[in-house]
Amino acid sequence: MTFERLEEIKKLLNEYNYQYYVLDNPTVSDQEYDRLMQELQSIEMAHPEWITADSPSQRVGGQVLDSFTKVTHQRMMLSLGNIFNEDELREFDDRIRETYPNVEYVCELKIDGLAVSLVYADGHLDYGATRGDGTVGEDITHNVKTIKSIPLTIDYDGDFEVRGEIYMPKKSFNELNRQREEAGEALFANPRNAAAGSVRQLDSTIAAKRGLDAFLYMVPTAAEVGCTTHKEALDYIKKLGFKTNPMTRVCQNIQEVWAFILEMTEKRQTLPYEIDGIVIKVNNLEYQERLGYTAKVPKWAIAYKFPAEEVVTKLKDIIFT
Ligand SMILES: NC(=O)c1c(N)nc(OC2CCCC2)nc1O[C@@H]1CCC[C@@H]1O
Repeated sequence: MTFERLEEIKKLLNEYNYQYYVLDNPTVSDQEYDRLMQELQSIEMAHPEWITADSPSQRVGGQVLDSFTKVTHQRMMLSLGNIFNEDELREFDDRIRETYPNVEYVCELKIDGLAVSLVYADGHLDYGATRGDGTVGEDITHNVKTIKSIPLTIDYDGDFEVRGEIYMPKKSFNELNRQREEAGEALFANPRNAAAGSVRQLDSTIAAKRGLDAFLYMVPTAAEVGCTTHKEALDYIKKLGFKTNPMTRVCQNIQEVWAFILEMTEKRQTLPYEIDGIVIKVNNLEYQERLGYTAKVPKWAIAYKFPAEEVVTKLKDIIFT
């Protein structure tokens, strides 16, 4: 009876997590969620041998490491070349269209967070790692598990890697700095620094309280799982239960890309998270493969960066770590 009840509660809580944190569409009250979590934790307290790595109770942290171990990425985690205006955007398009006259693009918001690689083995989260220098990153699995929109299990046998950006929503950032100001601690300068500082905590209980989130935007083995375009890869991971950004748009030509850039420049301040540009990617995966890379950046993707904002600093905003 109790073991079955434990399995039933885990299924319920993982489903509620998915609805609340991935779909942003909760179907139960916080009270009902908390009641179930309490029941789960009391059963696990009575039967610690029944605790599994994918139990929702693992989301609250509690693991304290004494140092970070290193992880070597199976495929390099690339960065992006930057462009800053419409002319440079046209040059990017001209260069690609020489080879692929019918190229279409996928435009994504450039989330201002830190890149993460999530590796699953037989449907369970095996580890999460920072980008590091692109080849070797830090194992931050204990903190990744506290990000409730990141699934601890997926319906996929074998090895599977997905990459994205961990970020701190503006609401979490403002609340964190309010608490730090009250405690007389140094403030974080921006959500990106706060997110980086949070995932670098050795004590995952701290990360669990930072209100971190993540958008996933890259499947290194997309072609191997039958996708022919980047958009299909994004739809594929969404079906697996990953959180992808809803503003992503397929553009048939560079005029549509520029229209998207202008539209997002307008909407930027209204978003619940910070972005520092727009990432434009060739949609066709075969074209990506053929266009290849330079030293560390793809030739098939570019980041349009917004002009630096008028930085109006109040005294307190410049007191930061
Ligand atoms: N920050 C982002 O929102 C973002 C994105 N939407 N898409 C990519 O695509 C990767 C895939 C190949 C090269 C870059 N990268 C992003 O951020 C990169 C990761 C590392 C440096 C940039 O922040």
